[in-house]
Amino acid sequence: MSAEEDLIDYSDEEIQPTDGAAATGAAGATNGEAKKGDLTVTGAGADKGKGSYVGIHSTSFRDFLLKPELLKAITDCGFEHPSEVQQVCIPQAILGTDVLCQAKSGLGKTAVFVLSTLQQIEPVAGECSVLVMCHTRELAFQIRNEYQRFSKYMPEVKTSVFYGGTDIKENEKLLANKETHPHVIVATPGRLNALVREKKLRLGSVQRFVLDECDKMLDQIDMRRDVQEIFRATPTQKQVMMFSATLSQATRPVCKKFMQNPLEIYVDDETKLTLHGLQQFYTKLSESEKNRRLNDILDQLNYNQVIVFVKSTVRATELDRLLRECHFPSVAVHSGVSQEERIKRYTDFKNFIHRVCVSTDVFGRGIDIERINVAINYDMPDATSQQNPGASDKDTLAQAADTYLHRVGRAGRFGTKGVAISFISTERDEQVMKAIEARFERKIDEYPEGGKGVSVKGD
Ligand SMILES: Nc1ncnc2c1ncn2[C@@H]1O[C@H](COP(=O)(O)OP(=O)(O)OP(=O)(O)O)[C@@H](O)[C@H]1O
Repeated sequence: MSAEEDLIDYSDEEIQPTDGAAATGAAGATNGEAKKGDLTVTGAGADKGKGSYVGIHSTSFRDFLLKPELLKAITDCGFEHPSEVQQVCIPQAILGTDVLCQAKSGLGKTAVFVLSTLQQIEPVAGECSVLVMCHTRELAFQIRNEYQRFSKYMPEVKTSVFYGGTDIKENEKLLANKETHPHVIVATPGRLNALVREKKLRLGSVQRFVLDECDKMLDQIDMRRDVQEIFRATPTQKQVMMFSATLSQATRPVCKKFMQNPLEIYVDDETKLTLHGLQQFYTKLSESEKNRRLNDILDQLNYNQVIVFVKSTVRATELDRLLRECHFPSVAVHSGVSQEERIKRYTDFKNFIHRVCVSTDVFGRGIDIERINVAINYDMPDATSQQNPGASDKDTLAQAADTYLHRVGRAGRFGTKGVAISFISTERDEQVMKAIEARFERKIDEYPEGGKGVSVKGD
Protein backbone atom coordinates (compact mmCIF):
# COMPACT_ATOMS: atom_id res chain seq x y z
CA MET A 1 0.00 0.00 0.00
CA SER A 2 1.45 3.40 -0.88
CA ALA A 3 1.94 6.00 1.82
CA GLU A 4 -0.74 8.06 0.13
CA GLU A 5 -3.33 5.24 0.26
CA ASP A 6 -2.44 4.55 3.84
CA LEU A 7 -3.49 8.05 4.88
CA ILE A 8 -6.58 8.48 6.92
CA ASP A 9 -8.89 10.96 5.29
CA TYR A 10 -9.75 13.12 8.23
CA SER A 11 -13.09 14.22 6.85
CA ASP A 12 -14.21 10.59 6.94
CA GLU A 13 -12.98 10.05 10.42
CA GLU A 14 -15.35 10.06 13.33
CA ILE A 15 -13.41 11.62 16.15
CA GLN A 16 -15.35 11.13 19.36
CA PRO A 17 -15.63 14.50 21.03
CA THR A 18 -14.59 14.56 24.64
CA ASP A 19 -17.29 15.15 27.14
CA GLY A 20 -15.27 15.50 30.31
CA ALA A 21 -14.91 19.23 29.96
CA ALA A 22 -18.59 19.67 29.35
CA ALA A 23 -19.23 17.85 32.55
CA THR A 24 -16.89 20.07 34.53
CA GLY A 25 -15.94 23.59 33.61
CA ALA A 26 -18.35 24.13 30.79
CA ALA A 27 -21.29 22.87 32.77
CA GLY A 28 -23.92 25.53 32.84
CA ALA A 29 -21.79 27.88 30.78
CA THR A 30 -23.62 29.90 28.23
CA ASN A 31 -22.53 30.45 24.66
CA GLY A 32 -22.23 33.81 23.00
CA GLU A 33 -19.70 36.25 21.65
CA ALA A 34 -17.69 38.84 23.48
CA LYS A 35 -14.73 41.10 22.83
CA LYS A 36 -11.57 41.42 24.81
CA GLY A 37 -9.09 43.77 23.19
CA ASP A 38 -8.01 42.23 19.89
CA LEU A 39 -9.63 38.92 20.77
CA THR A 40 -13.08 37.63 19.92
CA VAL A 41 -14.22 35.16 22.52
CA THR A 42 -17.02 32.67 21.93
CA GLY A 43 -18.24 29.41 23.39
CA ALA A 44 -18.15 28.15 26.93
CA GLY A 45 -18.41 30.95 29.47
CA ALA A 46 -17.73 33.75 26.98
CA ASP A 47 -20.86 35.85 27.23
CA LYS A 48 -21.43 36.67 30.80
CA GLY A 49 -22.28 40.15 29.62
CA LYS A 50 -23.31 41.88 26.44
CA GLY A 51 -20.86 43.40 24.00
CA SER A 52 -17.86 43.12 26.26
CA TYR A 53 -15.92 40.40 27.92
CA VAL A 54 -17.09 40.10 31.47
CA GLY A 55 -14.97 37.22 32.60
CA ILE A 56 -12.54 37.86 35.37
CA HIS A 57 -10.66 41.09 34.68
CA SER A 58 -7.41 40.02 36.17
CA THR A 59 -4.68 42.49 36.67
CA SER A 60 -2.80 40.03 38.81
CA PHE A 61 -2.12 36.32 38.64
CA ARG A 62 -3.49 36.16 42.20
CA ASP A 63 -6.98 36.77 40.83
CA PHE A 64 -6.90 33.34 39.20
CA LEU A 65 -6.73 31.71 42.64
CA LEU A 66 -3.80 29.53 41.60
CA LYS A 67 -1.96 27.24 43.97
CA PRO A 68 0.61 29.09 46.11
CA GLU A 69 3.36 26.90 44.58
CA LEU A 70 2.43 28.19 41.14
CA LEU A 71 2.14 31.81 42.24
CA LYS A 72 5.59 31.60 43.78
CA ALA A 73 7.04 30.23 40.53
CA ILE A 74 5.25 32.93 38.51
CA THR A 75 6.85 35.58 40.71
CA ASP A 76 10.25 33.92 40.27
CA CYS A 77 9.75 34.10 36.49
CA GLY A 78 9.22 37.84 36.79
CA PHE A 79 5.68 37.77 35.41
CA GLU A 80 3.83 40.71 36.92
CA HIS A 81 0.54 40.86 35.04
CA PRO A 82 -1.25 38.31 32.93
CA SER A 83 -1.39 39.13 29.23
CA GLU A 84 -4.70 39.55 27.44
CA VAL A 85 -4.80 35.94 26.25
CA GLN A 86 -3.93 34.73 29.74
CA GLN A 87 -6.73 36.84 31.23
CA VAL A 88 -9.24 35.38 28.85
CA CYS A 89 -8.16 31.74 28.91
CA ILE A 90 -6.78 30.87 32.33
CA PRO A 91 -10.00 31.30 34.37
CA GLN A 92 -11.84 28.88 32.06
CA ALA A 93 -8.93 26.53 31.40
CA ILE A 94 -8.38 25.84 35.10
CA LEU A 95 -12.00 24.68 35.32
CA GLY A 96 -11.35 21.98 32.74
CA THR A 97 -13.03 23.72 29.81
CA ASP A 98 -11.84 22.84 26.32
CA VAL A 99 -10.00 25.77 24.71
CA LEU A 100 -9.29 26.66 21.10
CA CYS A 101 -7.08 29.72 21.16
CA GLN A 102 -5.58 32.02 18.58
CA ALA A 103 -3.49 34.92 19.85
CA LYS A 104 -0.59 36.92 18.50
CA SER A 105 2.93 35.52 18.61
CA GLY A 106 4.89 36.00 21.76
CA LEU A 107 2.07 37.02 24.05
CA GLY A 108 2.15 34.06 26.37
CA LYS A 109 0.01 31.23 25.05
CA THR A 110 2.41 28.67 26.54
CA ALA A 111 1.80 29.83 30.10
CA VAL A 112 -1.95 29.38 29.56
CA PHE A 113 -1.68 25.64 29.18
CA VAL A 114 1.32 25.12 31.42
CA LEU A 115 -0.29 26.95 34.35
CA SER A 116 -3.77 25.56 33.87
CA THR A 117 -2.60 21.95 33.60
CA LEU A 118 -0.28 22.29 36.60
CA GLN A 119 -3.10 23.90 38.58
CA GLN A 120 -5.31 20.87 38.01
CA ILE A 121 -2.74 18.09 38.22
CA GLU A 122 -3.00 15.38 40.87
CA PRO A 123 0.06 13.26 40.19
CA VAL A 124 -0.29 9.49 40.50
CA ALA A 125 2.86 7.34 40.33
CA GLY A 126 3.26 5.56 37.00
CA GLU A 127 0.50 7.56 35.23
CA CYS A 128 0.68 10.33 32.68
CA SER A 129 -2.21 12.78 33.05
CA VAL A 130 -1.02 15.68 30.87
CA LEU A 131 -0.02 15.21 27.26
CA VAL A 132 1.32 18.12 25.22
CA MET A 133 2.30 17.80 21.57
CA CYS A 134 3.96 20.22 19.21
CA HIS A 135 5.57 20.07 15.78
CA THR A 136 9.31 20.42 16.40
CA ARG A 137 11.77 18.89 18.79
CA GLU A 138 13.24 22.17 19.99
CA LEU A 139 9.78 23.49 20.76
CA ALA A 140 8.98 20.32 22.73
CA PHE A 141 12.23 20.81 24.64
CA GLN A 142 11.36 24.46 25.30
CA ILE A 143 7.85 23.65 26.53
CA ARG A 144 9.20 20.97 28.86
CA ASN A 145 11.55 23.60 30.29
CA GLU A 146 8.55 25.86 30.87
CA TYR A 147 6.88 23.04 32.80
CA GLN A 148 10.01 22.68 34.88
CA ARG A 149 10.15 26.42 35.53
CA PHE A 150 6.56 26.62 36.68
CA SER A 151 6.56 23.35 38.65
CA LYS A 152 9.66 24.35 40.58
CA TYR A 153 7.73 24.25 43.87
CA MET A 154 5.83 21.10 42.97
CA PRO A 155 8.65 18.54 43.28
CA GLU A 156 6.20 15.64 43.17
CA VAL A 157 5.33 16.47 39.54
CA LYS A 158 7.58 14.74 37.00
CA THR A 159 7.82 16.00 33.43
CA SER A 160 9.58 14.42 30.45
CA VAL A 161 10.14 15.29 26.83
CA PHE A 162 10.15 12.69 24.04
CA TYR A 163 11.13 13.35 20.44
CA GLY A 164 12.69 11.59 17.48
CA GLY A 165 16.38 11.47 16.70
CA THR A 166 17.18 10.25 20.21
CA ASP A 167 17.50 6.77 21.69
CA ILE A 168 13.97 5.44 22.18
CA LYS A 169 15.32 2.94 24.71
CA GLU A 170 16.00 5.83 27.08
CA ASN A 171 12.32 6.88 26.85
CA GLU A 172 11.25 3.29 27.40
CA LYS A 173 13.46 2.99 30.48
CA LEU A 174 11.83 6.06 32.04
CA LEU A 175 8.37 4.72 31.30
CA ALA A 176 9.08 1.24 32.63
CA ASN A 177 9.78 2.49 36.14
CA LYS A 178 6.98 3.87 38.32
CA GLU A 179 9.48 6.07 40.12
CA THR A 180 10.60 7.83 36.95
CA HIS A 181 7.39 7.65 34.90
CA PRO A 182 6.38 11.23 34.03
CA HIS A 183 3.04 12.81 34.95
CA VAL A 184 3.46 15.40 32.21
CA ILE A 185 4.75 14.39 28.78
CA VAL A 186 5.71 16.91 26.11
CA ALA A 187 6.44 15.27 22.78
CA THR A 188 6.49 15.36 19.03
CA PRO A 189 3.84 13.07 17.54
CA GLY A 190 6.05 10.59 15.65
CA ARG A 191 8.05 9.47 18.69
CA LEU A 192 5.03 9.51 20.95
CA ASN A 193 3.07 7.34 18.57
CA ALA A 194 5.96 4.89 18.32
CA LEU A 195 5.94 4.54 22.12
CA VAL A 196 2.19 4.03 22.17
CA ARG A 197 2.21 1.49 19.34
CA GLU A 198 4.94 -0.50 21.04
CA LYS A 199 2.84 -0.42 24.19
CA LYS A 200 5.66 1.23 26.11
CA LEU A 201 3.41 4.13 26.97
CA ARG A 202 -0.21 3.81 28.07
CA LEU A 203 -2.39 6.83 27.77
CA GLY A 204 -5.42 5.57 29.70
CA SER A 205 -4.86 8.14 32.46
CA VAL A 206 -4.58 11.23 30.30
CA GLN A 207 -6.88 14.00 31.53
CA ARG A 208 -5.54 16.94 29.53
CA PHE A 209 -4.58 16.85 25.87
CA VAL A 210 -2.80 19.92 24.47
CA LEU A 211 -1.73 20.75 20.91
CA ASP A 212 0.57 23.73 20.48
CA GLU A 213 0.91 25.13 16.93
CA CYS A 214 -2.23 23.12 16.28
CA ASP A 215 -2.83 24.34 12.73
CA LYS A 216 0.60 23.10 11.70
CA MET A 217 -0.01 19.77 13.39
CA LEU A 218 -3.43 19.19 11.86
CA ASP A 219 -2.83 20.67 8.40
CA GLN A 220 0.12 18.38 7.75
CA ILE A 221 -1.42 15.05 6.87
CA ASP A 222 1.24 12.75 8.34
CA MET A 223 1.33 14.63 11.59
CA ARG A 224 -2.45 14.73 11.76
CA ARG A 225 -2.55 10.96 11.37
CA ASP A 226 -0.19 10.50 14.33
CA VAL A 227 -2.15 13.01 16.41
CA GLN A 228 -5.41 11.22 15.67
CA GLU A 229 -3.96 7.86 16.57
CA ILE A 230 -2.65 9.20 19.86
CA PHE A 231 -5.94 10.98 20.56
CA ARG A 232 -7.79 7.70 20.13
CA ALA A 233 -5.50 6.03 22.66
CA THR A 234 -6.57 8.54 25.35
CA PRO A 235 -9.80 8.36 27.37
CA THR A 236 -12.93 9.98 25.95
CA GLN A 237 -13.30 12.16 29.03
CA LYS A 238 -10.55 14.71 29.00
CA GLN A 239 -9.82 18.39 28.56
CA VAL A 240 -8.54 19.37 25.11
CA MET A 241 -6.71 22.64 24.46
CA MET A 242 -5.21 23.90 21.19
CA PHE A 243 -3.16 27.00 20.43
CA SER A 244 -1.65 28.91 17.52
CA ALA A 245 -1.08 32.45 16.26
CA THR A 246 -2.67 31.38 12.98
CA LEU A 247 -5.98 29.56 12.80
CA SER A 248 -7.68 29.75 9.43
CA GLN A 249 -11.43 29.46 9.02
CA ALA A 250 -10.79 26.07 7.39
CA THR A 251 -8.71 24.73 10.28
CA ARG A 252 -11.06 25.76 13.10
CA PRO A 253 -13.73 23.10 12.49
CA VAL A 254 -10.99 20.46 12.21
CA CYS A 255 -9.69 21.45 15.65
CA LYS A 256 -13.18 21.56 17.09
CA LYS A 257 -13.82 17.96 16.08
CA PHE A 258 -11.51 17.00 18.92
CA MET A 259 -13.38 19.15 21.43
CA GLN A 260 -16.57 19.58 23.32
CA ASN A 261 -18.15 23.01 23.65
CA PRO A 262 -14.80 24.81 23.71
CA LEU A 263 -14.03 28.35 24.72
CA GLU A 264 -12.99 29.83 21.36
CA ILE A 265 -10.63 32.78 21.10
CA TYR A 266 -9.79 34.25 17.72
CA VAL A 267 -8.08 37.29 16.29
CA ASP A 268 -10.68 37.69 13.58
CA ASP A 269 -9.30 40.93 12.27
CA GLU A 270 -6.09 39.74 10.61
CA THR A 271 -4.65 43.26 10.66
CA LYS A 272 -4.37 42.81 14.41
CA LEU A 273 -2.05 39.84 14.07
CA THR A 274 1.05 41.89 13.44
CA LEU A 275 3.07 42.89 16.45
CA HIS A 276 2.98 46.53 17.57
CA GLY A 277 6.62 46.73 18.57
CA LEU A 278 7.90 45.23 15.34
CA GLN A 279 9.17 47.42 12.50
CA GLN A 280 8.97 45.56 9.18
CA PHE A 281 11.07 46.25 6.07
CA TYR A 282 11.95 44.71 2.75
CA THR A 283 15.04 45.19 0.65
CA LYS A 284 15.26 44.41 -3.07
CA LEU A 285 18.41 42.75 -4.32
CA SER A 286 19.71 39.98 -6.55
CA GLU A 287 20.53 36.55 -5.19
CA SER A 288 24.26 37.28 -5.48
CA GLU A 289 23.94 40.42 -3.37
CA LYS A 290 22.36 38.70 -0.39
CA ASN A 291 25.54 37.92 1.55
CA ARG A 292 26.95 41.42 1.20
CA ARG A 293 23.62 42.97 2.22
CA LEU A 294 23.32 40.69 5.24
CA ASN A 295 26.83 41.67 6.33
CA ASP A 296 25.97 45.35 5.99
CA ILE A 297 22.74 45.02 7.94
CA LEU A 298 24.46 43.13 10.74
CA ASP A 299 27.06 45.89 10.88
CA GLN A 300 24.43 48.62 10.87
CA LEU A 301 21.99 47.33 13.46
CA ASN A 302 22.68 47.34 17.12
CA TYR A 303 21.17 43.92 17.63
CA ASN A 304 21.06 41.71 20.69
CA GLN A 305 20.42 38.49 18.82
CA VAL A 306 19.41 37.85 15.23
CA ILE A 307 17.62 35.01 13.54
CA VAL A 308 18.18 34.53 9.82
CA PHE A 309 15.76 32.29 7.91
CA VAL A 310 16.84 30.35 4.84
CA LYS A 311 15.02 27.83 2.70
CA SER A 312 17.25 24.76 2.97
CA THR A 313 19.64 23.00 5.30
CA VAL A 314 22.45 23.33 2.74
CA ARG A 315 21.97 27.09 2.58
CA ALA A 316 21.87 27.27 6.38
CA THR A 317 25.20 25.44 6.69
CA GLU A 318 26.80 27.57 3.97
CA LEU A 319 25.58 30.91 5.27
CA ASP A 320 26.56 30.07 8.83
CA ARG A 321 30.08 29.15 7.64
CA LEU A 322 30.34 32.40 5.74
CA LEU A 323 29.17 34.49 8.68
CA ARG A 324 31.65 32.84 10.99
CA GLU A 325 34.42 33.50 8.45
CA CYS A 326 33.39 37.16 8.66
CA HIS A 327 33.70 36.91 12.47
CA PHE A 328 30.00 37.03 13.27
CA PRO A 329 29.18 34.80 16.28
CA SER A 330 26.89 32.58 14.27
CA VAL A 331 25.38 29.12 14.63
CA ALA A 332 23.13 27.08 12.34
CA VAL A 333 20.11 25.05 13.46
CA HIS A 334 18.34 22.77 11.03
CA SER A 335 17.37 19.16 10.48
CA GLY A 336 20.72 18.35 8.85
CA VAL A 337 22.54 18.14 12.19
CA SER A 338 22.22 15.39 14.78
CA GLN A 339 19.44 15.85 17.31
CA GLU A 340 21.81 16.09 20.24
CA GLU A 341 23.79 18.78 18.45
CA ARG A 342 20.58 20.61 17.48
CA ILE A 343 19.47 20.91 21.09
CA LYS A 344 22.96 21.94 22.12
CA ARG A 345 22.99 24.71 19.51
CA TYR A 346 19.49 25.82 20.52
CA THR A 347 20.55 25.97 24.17
CA ASP A 348 23.80 27.80 23.38
CA PHE A 349 21.90 30.36 21.32
CA LYS A 350 19.32 30.79 24.08
CA ASN A 351 22.18 31.26 26.55
CA PHE A 352 23.63 34.04 24.40
CA ILE A 353 26.75 32.09 23.44
CA HIS A 354 25.92 32.90 19.82
CA ARG A 355 24.38 36.14 18.66
CA VAL A 356 23.30 35.08 15.17
CA CYS A 357 21.32 31.96 14.34
CA VAL A 358 20.82 30.79 10.78
CA SER A 359 17.87 28.48 10.59
CA THR A 360 15.34 26.80 8.38
CA ASP A 361 11.69 26.83 9.39
CA VAL A 362 12.62 24.48 12.22
CA PHE A 363 12.80 27.70 14.28
CA GLY A 364 10.00 29.43 12.40
CA ARG A 365 7.33 28.86 15.03
CA GLY A 366 7.05 28.79 18.76
CA ILE A 367 10.72 29.20 19.59
CA ASP A 368 11.04 31.82 22.30
CA ILE A 369 14.36 33.57 22.66
CA GLU A 370 13.71 36.86 24.34
CA ARG A 371 16.87 38.61 23.18
CA ILE A 372 16.13 38.16 19.48
CA ASN A 373 15.34 41.65 18.27
CA VAL A 374 16.06 41.19 14.57
CA ALA A 375 14.53 38.58 12.24
CA ILE A 376 15.77 38.38 8.66
CA ASN A 377 14.14 36.51 5.80
CA TYR A 378 17.27 35.84 3.76
CA ASP A 379 14.98 33.60 1.72
CA MET A 380 11.33 34.57 1.67
CA PRO A 381 8.91 31.93 2.81
CA ASP A 382 6.96 30.26 0.07
CA ALA A 383 4.90 27.14 0.41
CA THR A 384 5.42 25.51 -2.96
CA SER A 385 2.81 23.43 -4.70
CA GLN A 386 5.18 20.48 -4.30
CA GLN A 387 4.70 20.61 -0.55
CA ASN A 388 0.95 21.08 -1.01
CA PRO A 389 -0.18 18.96 -3.90
CA GLY A 390 -3.48 20.22 -5.16
CA ALA A 391 -3.37 23.50 -3.25
CA SER A 392 -4.30 26.64 -5.18
CA ASP A 393 -1.86 29.50 -5.60
CA LYS A 394 -4.06 31.56 -3.30
CA ASP A 395 -3.70 28.92 -0.59
CA THR A 396 0.06 28.62 -0.98
CA LEU A 397 0.39 32.40 -0.74
CA ALA A 398 -1.78 32.39 2.38
CA GLN A 399 0.47 29.73 3.87
CA ALA A 400 3.55 31.78 3.02
CA ALA A 401 1.96 34.74 4.79
CA ASP A 402 1.32 32.54 7.85
CA THR A 403 4.95 31.39 7.80
CA TYR A 404 6.07 35.02 7.52
CA LEU A 405 3.96 36.02 10.52
CA HIS A 406 5.37 33.23 12.69
CA ARG A 407 8.95 33.88 11.58
CA VAL A 408 8.96 37.63 12.22
CA GLY A 409 7.22 36.96 15.54
CA ARG A 410 10.53 35.52 16.79
CA ALA A 411 11.60 39.17 17.23
CA GLY A 412 9.74 41.66 19.39
CA ARG A 413 8.36 39.11 21.83
CA PHE A 414 6.04 40.05 24.65
CA GLY A 415 5.71 43.64 23.55
CA THR A 416 9.44 44.31 23.14
CA LYS A 417 10.88 46.20 20.22
CA GLY A 418 12.07 44.38 17.12
CA VAL A 419 12.89 44.65 13.44
CA ALA A 420 12.08 42.27 10.58
CA ILE A 421 13.80 42.58 7.20
CA SER A 422 12.87 40.53 4.14
CA PHE A 423 15.13 39.99 1.14
CA ILE A 424 13.17 40.23 -2.10
CA SER A 425 15.10 38.77 -5.01
CA THR A 426 12.55 37.10 -7.29
CA GLU A 427 9.16 37.83 -8.76
CA ARG A 428 7.69 35.18 -6.50
CA ASP A 429 9.20 36.94 -3.47
CA GLU A 430 7.43 40.09 -4.61
CA GLN A 431 4.14 38.23 -4.93
CA VAL A 432 4.56 36.80 -1.45
CA MET A 433 5.35 40.25 -0.06
CA LYS A 434 2.25 41.70 -1.73
CA ALA A 435 0.14 38.89 -0.28
CA ILE A 436 1.54 39.68 3.17
CA GLU A 437 0.81 43.39 2.82
CA ALA A 438 -2.72 42.71 1.61
CA ARG A 439 -3.50 40.15 4.26
CA PHE A 440 -2.32 42.21 7.21
CA GLU A 441 -3.28 45.55 5.63
CA ARG A 442 0.11 46.88 6.36
CA LYS A 443 2.50 48.67 4.06
CA ILE A 444 5.99 47.28 4.54
CA ASP A 445 8.62 49.96 3.92
CA GLU A 446 11.86 49.68 2.06
CA TYR A 447 14.85 49.24 4.37
CA PRO A 448 16.51 52.66 4.40
CA GLU A 449 19.99 53.23 3.00
CA GLY A 450 22.53 52.42 5.71
CA GLY A 451 19.74 51.43 8.11
CA LYS A 452 19.16 55.12 8.90
CA GLY A 453 16.50 55.62 11.55
CA VAL A 454 16.04 51.91 12.20
CA SER A 455 16.26 51.34 15.90
CA VAL A 456 16.17 47.88 17.39
CA LYS A 457 16.41 48.75 21.03
CA GLY A 458 13.90 50.17 23.41
CA ASP A 459 15.49 53.62 23.55
N1 LIG B 1 2.39 37.49 31.90
C1 LIG B 1 3.63 37.54 31.46
N2 LIG B 1 4.47 38.49 31.91
C2 LIG B 1 5.74 38.56 31.41
N3 LIG B 1 6.25 37.74 30.48
C3 LIG B 1 5.44 36.78 29.98
C4 LIG B 1 4.11 36.62 30.45
N4 LIG B 1 3.54 35.60 29.77
C5 LIG B 1 4.49 35.12 28.94
N5 LIG B 1 5.63 35.82 29.06
C6 LIG B 1 6.89 35.61 28.31
O1 LIG B 1 6.62 36.01 26.98
C7 LIG B 1 7.38 35.23 26.07
C8 LIG B 1 6.49 34.69 24.96
O2 LIG B 1 5.58 33.73 25.45
P1 LIG B 1 5.17 32.43 24.63
O3 LIG B 1 6.38 31.76 24.08
O4 LIG B 1 4.26 31.63 25.47
O5 LIG B 1 4.37 33.10 23.42
P2 LIG B 1 3.38 32.42 22.40
O6 LIG B 1 2.10 33.14 22.50
O7 LIG B 1 3.36 30.94 22.60
O8 LIG B 1 4.08 32.80 21.02
P3 LIG B 1 4.20 31.98 19.63
O9 LIG B 1 2.88 32.12 18.95
O10 LIG B 1 5.30 32.70 18.95
O11 LIG B 1 4.55 30.57 19.98
C9 LIG B 1 8.04 34.14 26.89
O12 LIG B 1 9.40 34.49 27.11
C10 LIG B 1 7.29 34.15 28.21
O13 LIG B 1 8.10 33.74 29.28
